[in-house]
Amino acid sequence: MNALPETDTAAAAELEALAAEIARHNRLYHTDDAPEISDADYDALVRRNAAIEAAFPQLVRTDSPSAQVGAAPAGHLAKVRHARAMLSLDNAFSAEEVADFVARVRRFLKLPDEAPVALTAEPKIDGLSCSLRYENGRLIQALTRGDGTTGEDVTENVRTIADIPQQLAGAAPSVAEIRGEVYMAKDDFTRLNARLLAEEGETARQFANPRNAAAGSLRQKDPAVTATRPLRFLAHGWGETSEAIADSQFAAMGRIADWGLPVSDLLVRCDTVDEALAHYARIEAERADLPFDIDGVVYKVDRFDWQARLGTIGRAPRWGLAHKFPAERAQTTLERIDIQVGRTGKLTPVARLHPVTVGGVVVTNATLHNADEIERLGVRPGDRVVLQRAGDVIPQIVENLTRDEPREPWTFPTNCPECGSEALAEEGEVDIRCTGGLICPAQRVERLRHFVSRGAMDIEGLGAKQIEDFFRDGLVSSPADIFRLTEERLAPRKKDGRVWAANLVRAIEEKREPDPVRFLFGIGIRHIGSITARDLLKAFGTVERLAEVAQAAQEDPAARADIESVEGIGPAVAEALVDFFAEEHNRQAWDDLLSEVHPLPFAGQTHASEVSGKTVVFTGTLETMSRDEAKAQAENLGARVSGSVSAKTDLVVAGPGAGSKLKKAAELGVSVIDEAGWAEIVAKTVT
Ligand SMILES: NC(=O)c1ccc[n+]([C@@H]2O[C@H](COP(=O)([O-])OP(=O)(O)OC[C@H]3O[C@@H](n4cnc5c(N)ncnc54)[C@H](O)[C@@H]3O)[C@@H](O)[C@H]2O)c1
Ligand SMILES: [Zn+2]
Repeated sequence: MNALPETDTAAAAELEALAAEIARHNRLYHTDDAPEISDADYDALVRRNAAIEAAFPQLVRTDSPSAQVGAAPAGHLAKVRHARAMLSLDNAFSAEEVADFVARVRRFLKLPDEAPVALTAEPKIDGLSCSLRYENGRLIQALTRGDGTTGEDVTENVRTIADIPQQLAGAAPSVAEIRGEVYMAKDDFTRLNARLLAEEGETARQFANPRNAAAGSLRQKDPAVTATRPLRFLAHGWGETSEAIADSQFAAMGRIADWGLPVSDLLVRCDTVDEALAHYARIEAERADLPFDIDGVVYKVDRFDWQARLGTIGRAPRWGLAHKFPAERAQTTLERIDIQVGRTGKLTPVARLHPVTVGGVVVTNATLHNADEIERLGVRPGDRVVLQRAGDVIPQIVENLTRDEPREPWTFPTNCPECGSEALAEEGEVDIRCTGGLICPAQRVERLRHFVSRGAMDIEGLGAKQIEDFFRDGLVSSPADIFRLTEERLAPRKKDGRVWAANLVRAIEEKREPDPVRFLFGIGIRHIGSITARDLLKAFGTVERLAEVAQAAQEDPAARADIESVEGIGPAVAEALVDFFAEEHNRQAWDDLLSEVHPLPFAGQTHASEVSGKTVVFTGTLETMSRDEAKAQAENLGARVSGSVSAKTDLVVAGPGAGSKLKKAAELGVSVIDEAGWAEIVAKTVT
């Protein structure tokens, strides 16, 4: 937390701002059922307010948020005063705070330090509280909490909830107000959102979480709408009663259950704080598997005479406490590990989780990063895991609670789930990649973009955006398809598209006999940039010959040695090349492409240019191309690209925002050009 304000003026100003801000969030959450911030962020504001009030007690405002419950009712429902106030609960976030609570109770009641204080403990259901008034056993009124003093009349709406009896069973006091939580089960929440979407289409209202769905469904003007919403109820207390219903909290809840109202089966009576904390741990472990959302455990002093003496302070009873779960953490079951294939072929494992609400958001997936991470956590489907969500970051698994259970370890797949090609990790790398390059659907768009990029085939009028559109519309799914595009198929894509189609087809035709270096570079084999592509072609002469040797190298060590002995080629390049051609799908795509295009034989230094053999540095923002493309262009022109400016640098290409490198170039007298100047050099070069 930030340091507390130092002066009265600063403290008063911050308290004023916090009062307004918290009031706004109360309204959004309680009245509009549309919160804008997470519960954890809200709780942080409340705690900040309380800390300043504790340090500056003379500045506590009459409208202090610490004295308020919920938000005043507003809108269409009738407002009714409660016979007895409906309060909130104080929060605790740690075991120490729970122990402090019991110590406070003892001090207040003047009990000896070690005197036993029995507590009830039960889940804190994340719904909205509702007070049900029964007179002579019949349900006559139901009110929401509102601001604690005045609630909204939801009697007719509540009559549609099957859990709530119209008539109490057995002998009940003539007046009995039963209080509890109206909530929506997690499954029902998912189905409700799906149903709203199906019924109302894209603009359908979607609830953020079960709590919002329950509140929005109960507080309807028309009870017929509420009737279509799957609401449930769990009792956790009472309000006005014409006679005492029991002498302890636990016994009273037993009577309420006997009258036919649902009471949590996780309600227990604990004799010590340790017992209560053990029950908290048990509920936390079961949290994800409970049919409804909970955000903590509620403890109440069991003895009713003590509750009466303890009374209330501010907005909450002294005899009750909400022990909240850490907002950003939850336990759940890992159901499955799926593999996602990225655009560069990287296989990323994703944990599919039993849904759990963390900080108001339902979480079903978490990233597992890579095989090393899976091994570190030792996770397998069926394990219980601790999940952490920080801010808006994708949730992560931080701990495996059942890693010691004997179960088979999960093994990383050896094939790409998208295309079936072999998936491999390279020497010394953790990432596992699909080798299906050209045919892997997950990688296709990226590959196509690379194939037509300026450093590769460079087809006029066929840029990244265009090729993406063609891919999306099913016109082009492999490089070979580009050469099968016809004017007839293209023209209807644009208004008056004939000229455009004719020009594009002509530009494509011009590349039917491409430069072999650009062609090979365009295939996008890992580690084969344009310099490497040139080195390979210089050695093997044609792309066909290169493919032959690479295929032979799978079994023939001599062929492999031929590749590795090419100047400038290391084992990583050789490996990538051999792997590429070892993949049946890649060979098919390659053959298909070569039935359409006929790369020229290598003809020496095809790219003689004014920068051949020179060292170029790119700096600042490039506006018409990516760094990778600029680099590929430079390499195509026979230049070396370096990351830093030194005495060896021949040329600096600087875009906007260039800083220290530009300065260095000036100091060293290195010539500097802009992006347009670079484009001219590229354009001048015959390909
Ligand atoms: N995100 C936001 O903008 C926003 C705004 C306002 C409030 N909130 C959330 O609401 C909380 C404050 O609301 P609050 O005043 O209702 O307090 P609370 O929800 O922390 O606790 C009190 C309520 O818990 C409920 N409850 C559930 N199970 C219970 C049980 N077994 N026994 C007794 N009560 C039980 C009752 O309805 C009771 O009124 C905040 O801590 C925050 O989580 C969020
Ligand atoms: Zn694949």
